[in-house]
Amino acid sequence: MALFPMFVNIRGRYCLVLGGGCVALRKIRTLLLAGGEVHVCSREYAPPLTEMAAEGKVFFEGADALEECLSKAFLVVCAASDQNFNERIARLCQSRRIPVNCATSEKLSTFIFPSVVMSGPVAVGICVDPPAPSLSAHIRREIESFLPEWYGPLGEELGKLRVLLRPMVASGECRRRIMERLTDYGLEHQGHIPMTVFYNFIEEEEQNEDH
Ligand SMILES: C[C@@]1(CC(=O)O)c2cc3[nH]c(cc4nc(cc5[nH]c(cc(n2)[C@H]1CCC(=O)O)[C@@](C)(CC(=O)O)[C@@H]5CCC(=O)O)C(CC(=O)O)=C4CCC(=O)O)c(CCC(=O)O)c3CC(=O)O
Ligand SMILES: NC(=O)C1=CN([C@@H]2O[C@H](COP(=O)(O)OP(=O)(O)OC[C@H]3O[C@@H](n4cnc5c(N)ncnc54)[C@H](O)[C@@H]3O)[C@@H](O)[C@H]2O)C=CC1
Repeated sequence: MALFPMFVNIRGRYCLVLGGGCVALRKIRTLLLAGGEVHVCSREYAPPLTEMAAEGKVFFEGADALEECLSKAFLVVCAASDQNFNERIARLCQSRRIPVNCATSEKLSTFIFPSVVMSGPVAVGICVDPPAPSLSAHIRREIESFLPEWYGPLGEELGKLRVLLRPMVASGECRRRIMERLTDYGLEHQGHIPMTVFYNFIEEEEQNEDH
């Protein structure tokens, strides 16, 4: 059976990653795209990670700080190549109810790390269960190839207009129709929605409502 795709807000939240190799790096990049504050604890670090730490994008932690890191962690990713180490920490997280992803054991993971497409405010997560990561990656590439770049800016624009609209129009049904028209307009015009169009739609839909 498929897993439940929960979308978690990790912005500014303490994400602890164990391991500093290729797998850790890939997962760290995804966590950073979603705004996570990434702390990494490993024996050695791949060169791109050392660069990222020098630029202040991630924070390295010594092994002696592990206990303290765990006490701060919002989520943990165990991605070291030492399977016993990953599993020991994953069990510890489970017992403390810290969400944990273990790259070497699906059974010890409370969440699976999905294949991710992110374009501005749009996030798509793909997961196949039982795991078939190469299929997840293939589906990700397919989605990327048909998702226009301007969906990101369109999503941002619609998100802002939706917040503006809420206090302006009392009827939920009317707001739904306006949002639907704005979405269609944005799709037809590759993302750009002038404010005059926004105000016109409000006026027209409020008039329809009155009749
Ligand atoms: C269960 C899961 C646990 C978790 O990490 O959450 C897991 C587990 C394992 N993966 C393994 C191998 C590979 N994983 C990848 C790639 C990805 N793996 C990812 C997720 C997951 N991998 C979770 C399941 C998600 C799902 O199925 O939907 C992705 C989607 C997300 C990410 O990691 O960023 C990312 C693609 C990102 C993208 O491109 O979009 C590749 C391909 C490559 O590297 O190019 C290979 C080599 C080919 C192969 O084996 O298929 C091994 C064996 C290790 C060994 O043999 O030593 C294990 C361990 C095991 O199965 O026990
Ligand atoms: N879930 C997934 O997406 C995938 C998982 N894997 C598994 O993930 C593991 C890691 O793979 P890679 O990053 O390619 O390996 P790698 O060899 O490039 O990196 C391993 C990292 O773990 C660190 N490490 C090892 N033992 C440690 C310990 N006891 N304490 C702290 N740090 C330790 C090393 O210093 C190194 O930075 C492998 O065991 C592999 O089987 C592999 C492919 C995909």
